[in-house]
Amino acid sequence: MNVGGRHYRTIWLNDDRRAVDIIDQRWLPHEFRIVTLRTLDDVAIAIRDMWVRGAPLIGVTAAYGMAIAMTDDSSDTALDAAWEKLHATRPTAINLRWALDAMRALLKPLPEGERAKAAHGRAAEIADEDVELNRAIGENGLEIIRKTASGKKPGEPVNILTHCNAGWLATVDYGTATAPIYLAMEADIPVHVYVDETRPRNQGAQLTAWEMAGHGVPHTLIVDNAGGHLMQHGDVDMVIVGTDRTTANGDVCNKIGTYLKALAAKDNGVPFYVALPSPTIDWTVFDGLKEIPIEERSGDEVSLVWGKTASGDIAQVRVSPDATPAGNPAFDVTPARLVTGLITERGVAAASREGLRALFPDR
Ligand SMILES: CSC[C@H]1O[C@H](OP(=O)(O)O)[C@H](O)[C@@H]1O
Repeated sequence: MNVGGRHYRTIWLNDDRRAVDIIDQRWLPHEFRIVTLRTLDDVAIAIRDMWVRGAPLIGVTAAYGMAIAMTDDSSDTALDAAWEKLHATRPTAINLRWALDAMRALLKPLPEGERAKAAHGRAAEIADEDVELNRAIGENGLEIIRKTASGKKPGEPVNILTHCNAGWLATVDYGTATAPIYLAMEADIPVHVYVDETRPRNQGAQLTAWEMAGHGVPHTLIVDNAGGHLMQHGDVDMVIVGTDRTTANGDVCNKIGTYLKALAAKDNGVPFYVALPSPTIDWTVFDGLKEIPIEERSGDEVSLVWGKTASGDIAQVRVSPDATPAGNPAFDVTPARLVTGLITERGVAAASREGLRALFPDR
């Protein structure tokens, strides 16, 4: 995506052809910081501490982590140790394990001397594939927006609510939930986006709002609890969110609060779509509520908030009493029955085993 007139992906190979550069998303929207990840530890920390985040981007970053590890030590021991270290960073997004398994399946049979080059090549392919998958998701989601627009008065925008950040900052480019929005802008279809702030890390307020502003998409930041009210008053035409892991029968695991949006959408007859590339589907899981591990992050993310002070400094402040403990489940599971459709690179599937099998008969 364009930042200040220059096109950026969220991750790219450093000039030394072995490290990777990333946008350190912790400082957005106030500072645009690029950092270089030179070691396996750098990559693990960047994923664990959410310098980079978003299921597809986590997977791509981990793939590059394996490549960097092989450049340092391409032994079987090092390969397995890198897989374990990276896999331990965050438990919920399936793209992480998908990418790590794809890398290890490629590298294990290779002679050690060939692994570093092959690993960087495959990591670059996974990054490029992500861009293409997201563009295709955008094309398929665009048709839904176009159909909705046809039912509106001329010039009246399609009002879309999104939760968290499933934008280009959550992927290599385009995003998943935002891809249809960006393509609608390119097609001159009027859209307006309600951006859930998305407590506690505020990915909506800090990242999605920054993306929307940078791309000229009309948008309104709202508190997480306003979505149901807006739907009750007919202010939302559809919801489009991303996902970190979707089961083989269409249950959707996504940022905490997604389930409540889906309940409100169901109660108000608002279509609830989930945009996802197929590496986000966990074909081995059929009951999301029982089987998907939900990451429990530090309560400090709830009690402490980052922002910019009046004097322009980036600072953290405490919003609760010092002694108050805070719980912080980072994701929840939306049952398939609440999902209108799954927007994939191959088309829009019903949120069911049959729906997904129709698009992915090979799975
Ligand atoms: C396109 S996946 C984006 C997905 O990832 C986010 O989680 P996090 O910011 O904690 O990595 C959120 O669930 C988004 O929907």
